[in-house]
Amino acid sequence: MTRLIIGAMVRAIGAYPSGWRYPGAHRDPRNDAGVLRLTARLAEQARLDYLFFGDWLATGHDLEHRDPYLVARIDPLSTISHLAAVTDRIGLIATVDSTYADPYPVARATASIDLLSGGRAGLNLVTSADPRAALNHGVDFERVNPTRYDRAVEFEAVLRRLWDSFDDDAIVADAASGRFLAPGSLHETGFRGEHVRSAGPLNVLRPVQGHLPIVRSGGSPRSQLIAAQSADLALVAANDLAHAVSVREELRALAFESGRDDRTLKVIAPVLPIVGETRADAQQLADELSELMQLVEDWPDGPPPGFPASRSLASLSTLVGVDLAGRSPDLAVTPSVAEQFGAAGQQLVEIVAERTGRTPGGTRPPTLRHLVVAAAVNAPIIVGTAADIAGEFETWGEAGAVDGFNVLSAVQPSQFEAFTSLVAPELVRRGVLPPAYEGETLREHLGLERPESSFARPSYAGAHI
Ligand SMILES: Cc1cc2nc3c(=O)[nH]c(=O)nc-3n(C[C@H](O)[C@H](O)[C@H](O)COP(=O)(O)O)c2cc1C
Repeated sequence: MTRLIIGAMVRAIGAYPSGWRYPGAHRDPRNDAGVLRLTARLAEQARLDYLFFGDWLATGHDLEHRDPYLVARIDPLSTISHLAAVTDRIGLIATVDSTYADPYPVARATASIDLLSGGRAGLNLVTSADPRAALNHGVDFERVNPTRYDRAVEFEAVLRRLWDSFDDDAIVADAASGRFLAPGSLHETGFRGEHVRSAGPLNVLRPVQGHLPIVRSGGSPRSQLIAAQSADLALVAANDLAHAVSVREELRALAFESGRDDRTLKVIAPVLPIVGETRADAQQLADELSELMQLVEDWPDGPPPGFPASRSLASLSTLVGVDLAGRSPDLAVTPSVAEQFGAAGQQLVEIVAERTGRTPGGTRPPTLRHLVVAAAVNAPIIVGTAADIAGEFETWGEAGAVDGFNVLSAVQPSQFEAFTSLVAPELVRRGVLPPAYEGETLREHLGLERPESSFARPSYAGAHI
């Protein structure tokens, strides 16, 4: 029995590119608020540790087919402050891009949401590299992009310093003496970095959690080092179990080398379960979602601008080593067709069989479309029953591949309902999730200690007197 951290990575219109087209799916972002509230209620009833909201500081027609959930969405800090008011126990993590944000208002908003939610807020700090985000913020991409990691490090340091502005016991509010604030309990920030500066102090009390848990994501050596040095959660995209084991080992070794207790760095992998009451039901859904994916060939006059080139028979041809130009995407892949494929093609056939139950020699053979989709949808998909999915989670936990998962939902809200009503109880039954919340704060859900204020350290003791 391995206790895992289980959060939900929420994409209001679903995380599978064609999920919004599925019958009954939520597909109109004008109604996102209701879906977000429903998701939060379901997650809390299922005792998930947190809800996680990613972000992207730009939009455009190119996202319509690639990442439709990014086209129009509610800002993450606004989302979590709203959800804080309609939930009681679950953690709420919002993404902020440190390349374009100012640390003072971010420290202020996040400390405020932590206080409003009773210590349930968390912060995912990212450094995106989309030139449109720079244009949206009126800054020169060529100037900010090379230093985005250096700024990210300073940004986190100044946030922590601003959150420590007030001592935990700063407010005495002693009506008898007329003393509101304890003497020496408010500290200048005085942060002068190369990229960010703030005099401080922050005009919001120290967060309930001391410092909000900080999440970092990314795969490059620099972003991994930043995560290892000071993040609480590292969100890593792992290709398979063996890869996840090595990434987690590497991150923990880097954390240890940087002088911290490496057990305080929790490594979390995103996962997209496709859940059914039976395995056949789950495979049927995976199959239907593949069929709802459009390919370049489905647009007789050419695909719309920005349509992903990877969703094409040309791309599949390169991968499988057979020229498929001019074929119909719905051509059945028979054993004689599959035999011509190289190793990558054979692997795709196996992935499709596992996800959809379709086999080249079977009564329902896969089509070229199924293979294109399996190659082009770059998500860690597991298809099956609650027992299949919980079993896979346990296997990863026991192998030391992860400390937990960020669960994506292919179709909203039905697949999130399926996860919370079928998989979460199975995780509880296996002891992977506790049956009820044990702690109050997000830190407690994650098994993390509350940090002392940097001003409470012995080197600062003199400053209080
Ligand atoms: C699982 C995962 C989720 C991510 N979510 C976001 C996000 O919501 N917004 C964003 O700007 N970047 C996101 N990123 C990108 C990273 O935060 C990071 O800024 C970027 O990958 C730079 O890291 P790199 O050095 O690995 O390229 C995500 C990365 C991963 C692996």
